[in-house]
Amino acid sequence: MTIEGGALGVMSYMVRPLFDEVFVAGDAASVRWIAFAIGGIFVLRALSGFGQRVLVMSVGLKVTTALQTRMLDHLLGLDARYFQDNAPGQLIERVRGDTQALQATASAALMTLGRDTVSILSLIAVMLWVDWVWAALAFIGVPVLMLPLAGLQTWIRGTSRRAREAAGTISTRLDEIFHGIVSIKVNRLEDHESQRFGREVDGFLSSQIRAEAGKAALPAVIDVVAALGFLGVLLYGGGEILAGTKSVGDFMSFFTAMALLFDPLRRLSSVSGQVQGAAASLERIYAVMDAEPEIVSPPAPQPIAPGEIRFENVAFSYGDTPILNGLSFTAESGKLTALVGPSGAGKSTVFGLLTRLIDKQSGGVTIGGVDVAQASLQDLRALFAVVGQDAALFDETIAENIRLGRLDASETEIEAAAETASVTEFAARQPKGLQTLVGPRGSALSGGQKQRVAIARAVLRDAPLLLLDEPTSALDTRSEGIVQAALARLSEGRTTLMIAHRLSTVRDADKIIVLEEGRVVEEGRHADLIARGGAYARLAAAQATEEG
Ligand SMILES: Nc1ncnc2c1ncn2[C@@H]1O[C@H](COP(=O)(O)OP(=O)(O)OP(=O)(O)O)[C@@H](O)[C@H]1O
Repeated sequence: MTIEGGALGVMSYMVRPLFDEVFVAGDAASVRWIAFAIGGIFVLRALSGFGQRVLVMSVGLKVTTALQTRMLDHLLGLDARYFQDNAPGQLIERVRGDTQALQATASAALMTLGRDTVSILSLIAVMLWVDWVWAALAFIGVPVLMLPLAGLQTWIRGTSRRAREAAGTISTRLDEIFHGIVSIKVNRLEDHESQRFGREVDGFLSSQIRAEAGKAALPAVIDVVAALGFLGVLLYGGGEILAGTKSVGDFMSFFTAMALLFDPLRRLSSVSGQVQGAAASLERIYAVMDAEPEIVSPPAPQPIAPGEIRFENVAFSYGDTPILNGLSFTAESGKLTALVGPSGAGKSTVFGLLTRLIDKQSGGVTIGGVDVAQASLQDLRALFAVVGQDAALFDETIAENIRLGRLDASETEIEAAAETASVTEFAARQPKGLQTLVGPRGSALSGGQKQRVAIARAVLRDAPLLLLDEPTSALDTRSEGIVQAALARLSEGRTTLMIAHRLSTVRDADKIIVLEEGRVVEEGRHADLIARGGAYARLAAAQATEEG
């Protein structure tokens, strides 16, 4: 950096002997050493510049990727709620876009700051050494343009912040479009989505162009400073040379230093613009890193063991909207308990409270007599295997997806789980068997196949408490039969809580709990509830009409 920056100072310094001793005095012998010296300085500058760039870029890249990993680690520890409040695209843009913006600026700043500061100092030294009055004249425009420079910095930070937010909106939209591609096609929404995307891109464009214009204005301001400086020096210094008080060499040396000076100054000003843009990104990164989870393990966790699940007078609301209103029920150990009720009654909320994805406002949620809030999150969640409506498959092989149930499982255990969950039945028809790729989000598998992989995962997990959230709701009769049989094998002997829409799936449950508006309105076995002729019987009758 010092070599690179200092080279310009040395170069402009050498202009003076070149003119005064060589060209004006006619000393031909000096031409060669000056020519080689100048050439040598540039080669040295090239080598040191290359080394510096590689070093700065690789350090920048390492820091950025380390920051991305830290951000993800931090995000993984945040509450599930955080991911509902912050769209995936916004978060992706913060983890990737903002860290990259930061890196680009940090690298540019590191390279420019060191090198150009040394250049500027050495060049100013030459200018002062030649004539301090000329030097003062060269900077005549600086005070006038301080205010516009400061204003521009604020403008760049504001527009950059808006551009980053708009970039997040674009990423979110893309994420939604690609995940929702089937319904977009079926509903012929291609044009609608394309136009909506176009409008969002326009929003991004206008903010980004403003930010870039602000950044471009900074070096332009420096050019105005340069213009005023050159004007002053030429008018004043030119007169002195004509009068013979200064030599042509003095003037050329000063003029070279001044001409060279404004280039690094322009670069520094443009880096300061980029720094403002990066400051907007830094604020967004800090916003993620400053977010703290509310749902955490207690300071002195109690051991928790599988047992009876009990809700006692539990109240829960999302903001001001009450969801559960004094919910009380018991799911006995080793038995199958079904939760039924109309959509929005709060059935999934029960699962969220049990696994502490959300926390109750009042009442008690206990497992084997221990409040879930008293156990460590690790211990608590280790008790459960969950099979939900969404099988949550990853773009890996079937076997790898099953392995997510227990990462240290052997191939034999994976194969056994696949057998129990009837995965082998369809995997065997594929040339690669369990090594078949499932596609993004399991898109290469049917609904029933995805569910069976999710069940195999739960089998492998072998957790004592089983939470099933309508795993058969989207399946046809044949698939439903296979999945039901797999579920029956899975839930045997385990405390199972199952949410069901289709009452046909819960006929054999040991207990059925009917929820309405966040309260238990009825509970019992299927036959008893039908005989009672209450809420359950009405639900069953309504379904019979729908299906019939
Ligand atoms: N993240 C959330 N923010 C705000 N409200 C929510 C959120 N999640 C769920 N709700 C609301 O909570 C209520 C209960 O939802 P829940 O998912 O527990 O119902 P459910 O009985 O499982 O319904 P379904 O049978 O349709 O799945 C619903 O009215 C829903 O709108």
